[in-house]
Amino acid sequence: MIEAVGLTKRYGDKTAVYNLSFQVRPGAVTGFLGPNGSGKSTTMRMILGLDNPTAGHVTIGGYPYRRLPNAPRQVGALLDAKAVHGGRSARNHLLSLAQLSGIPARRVDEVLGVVGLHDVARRRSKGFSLGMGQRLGIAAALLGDPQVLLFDEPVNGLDPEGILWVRNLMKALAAEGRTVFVSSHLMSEMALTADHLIVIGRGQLLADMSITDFISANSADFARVRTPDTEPQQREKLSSALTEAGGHVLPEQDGALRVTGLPLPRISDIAHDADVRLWELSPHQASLEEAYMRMTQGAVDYRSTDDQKAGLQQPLPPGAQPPMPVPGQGQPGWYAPSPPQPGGQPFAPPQGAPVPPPAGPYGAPGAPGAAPGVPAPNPYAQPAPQAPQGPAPVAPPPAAPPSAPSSADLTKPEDAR
Ligand SMILES: Nc1ncnc2c1ncn2[C@@H]1O[C@H](COP(=O)(O)OP(=O)(O)OP(=O)(O)O)[C@@H](O)[C@H]1O
Repeated sequence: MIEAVGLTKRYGDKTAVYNLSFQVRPGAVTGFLGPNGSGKSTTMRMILGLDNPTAGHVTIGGYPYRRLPNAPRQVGALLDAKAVHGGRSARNHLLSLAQLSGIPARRVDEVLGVVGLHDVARRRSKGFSLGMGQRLGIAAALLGDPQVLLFDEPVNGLDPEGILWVRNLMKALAAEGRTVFVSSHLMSEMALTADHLIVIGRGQLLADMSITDFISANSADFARVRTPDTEPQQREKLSSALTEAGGHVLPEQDGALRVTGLPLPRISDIAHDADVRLWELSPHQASLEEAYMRMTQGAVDYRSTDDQKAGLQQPLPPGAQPPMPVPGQGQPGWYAPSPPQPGGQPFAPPQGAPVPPPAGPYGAPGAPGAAPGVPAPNPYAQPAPQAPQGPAPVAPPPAAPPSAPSSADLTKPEDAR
């Protein structure tokens, strides 16, 4: 078992992890989630004795990593798949790790087989793809057949077959009674792999609970209701009746209605009373991704803005409407560099487009407004708080709300502190 108590790490003014307490238990896959920069890697480094906590402590099986007898045989970790001597072959890399820990050479060949790298075992790792590097990192973690395993983003760069393999590997390791602690940003994958979740935001604990509890605590269930497509008036009638009964009704893209605030049997009764036929009435629960977005929306440090592409679009004459994007062909009149054509100019404007007047590097007049290809707004995203005052959002029990330190308000973006 991994146990962190009051774990805190400061780098100068930056508090990367604050007062983190949690346990990672054997026999389960525990997912470690948090937005970029929330302190996941820092926490893993402290667990592995690669960084010293500023305050608090973390133990594995009751010992700090550095005092753990024969640590490489007890704990395996993949932190950074690129941390490999590129001039060594995969086999020699593993062999050197094995020799340092008194692990027999035949185990190297075993793990090369387990991760599917036996055919390239004698190739230098600097020629490896991202996914091959991940596999080599996983092989290194498995080398000592450890009871405790930590993986930081193990599926990064893996193809679908590799992702499935990692999922099954994690589950199998946990089923053997091992402690498996794995960070990932791939929510759909985490939903399929993890049994338990630890979620952090800006270095603080946001949730420590089973994946099922996490989803039900952080999601709003809703009902999908569909009336016959051929009779739009039925849909309107039902929508009014549901709203009158206190339900909240939103249209879905496919013509169905998303209803919250009314139980399914009540929706059915209302439809019956209104003499509206139903083609669908189904309960829905949010995905892990939706629940995660809801929980962490106040603890995200790095948010994207819409790309206004200032200075890159052809200015429109006064009163003219922007041209409609053509599916598969992009936006007419668009001056972003097109991919180099064989024998052609690398940055030629689209054929037939008028050549814009020369301008300074940033001087071309831009057409603000939404540009083609800009994704639809994230339905779960909230506007970034201007100056957040309250503590980071905290899930219902058992996660205790951590209090922010007075000297460094962790609820504010780093720059604002
Ligand atoms: N050695 C360091 N010196 C200074 N600041 C650091 C150092 N290591 C991490 N940090 C800072 O600590 C914070 C947490 O970083 P960390 O890498 O632990 O986050 P993370 O959750 O793993 O992020 P990601 O999901 O992007 O990998 C970040 O703001 C990072 O810039």
